[in-house]
Amino acid sequence: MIKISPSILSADFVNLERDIARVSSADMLHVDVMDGCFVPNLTIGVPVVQSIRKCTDLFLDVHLMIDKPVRYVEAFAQAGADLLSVHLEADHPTRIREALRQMDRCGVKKAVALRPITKAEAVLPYLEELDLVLVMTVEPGFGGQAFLEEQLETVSQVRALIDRYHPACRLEVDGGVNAKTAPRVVAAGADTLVAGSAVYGAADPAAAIAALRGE
Ligand SMILES: O=C(CO)[C@@H](O)[C@H](O)COP(=O)(O)O
Ligand SMILES: [Fe+2]
Repeated sequence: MIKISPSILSADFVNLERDIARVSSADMLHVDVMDGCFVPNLTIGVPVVQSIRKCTDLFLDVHLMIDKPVRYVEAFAQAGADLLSVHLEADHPTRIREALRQMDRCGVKKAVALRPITKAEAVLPYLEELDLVLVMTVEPGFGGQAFLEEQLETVSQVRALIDRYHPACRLEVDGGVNAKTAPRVVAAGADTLVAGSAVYGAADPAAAIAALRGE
């Protein structure tokens, strides 16, 4: 079953509660956390996640685009995140492992994320303990960018690794997903789609979510 995770990066932050309510038919809510170092943009921090937690029951899918994410795992977990994604490029492998251990201790679901430059095989040392792998199909940092076609190959490769080593793991694709690209992303093996501009740029976000699910 395809799950849709609307990215609130494309929401109106002045009316965040209203815009979160507009996507209540989604399966989860994607929260893009950026630190101005790992990516050239600053967005949401721990207090905002805390506030979001109070105004929705949606599963909070928190995408950490920050250097050395192990420093903030506990804080985001306590703020109410249900799943945390840490980028494999954001720290040394030993500290990525430590971040995953912290997620275990905090009781949140575990994911690793791949920038477009990172090869699919990079997930292998972690795959068997993951709940989700996130493949970026744009350079992380901003919403509304064009889908990187060449990333379809990485999506297929990660799908093959998941099928072989850990079929229960979900495969999320993030960046430039819309009604045109979604069917190709799903054909390549994704089962979870992040969409910011395609959902919040639509006149009817609920209809956009249904279209992305292929309904
Ligand atoms: O993580 C990111 C960007 O770094 C994404 O989650 C974007 O927010 C997705 O936006 P669209 O490409 O769907 O507009
Ligand atoms: Fe994201």
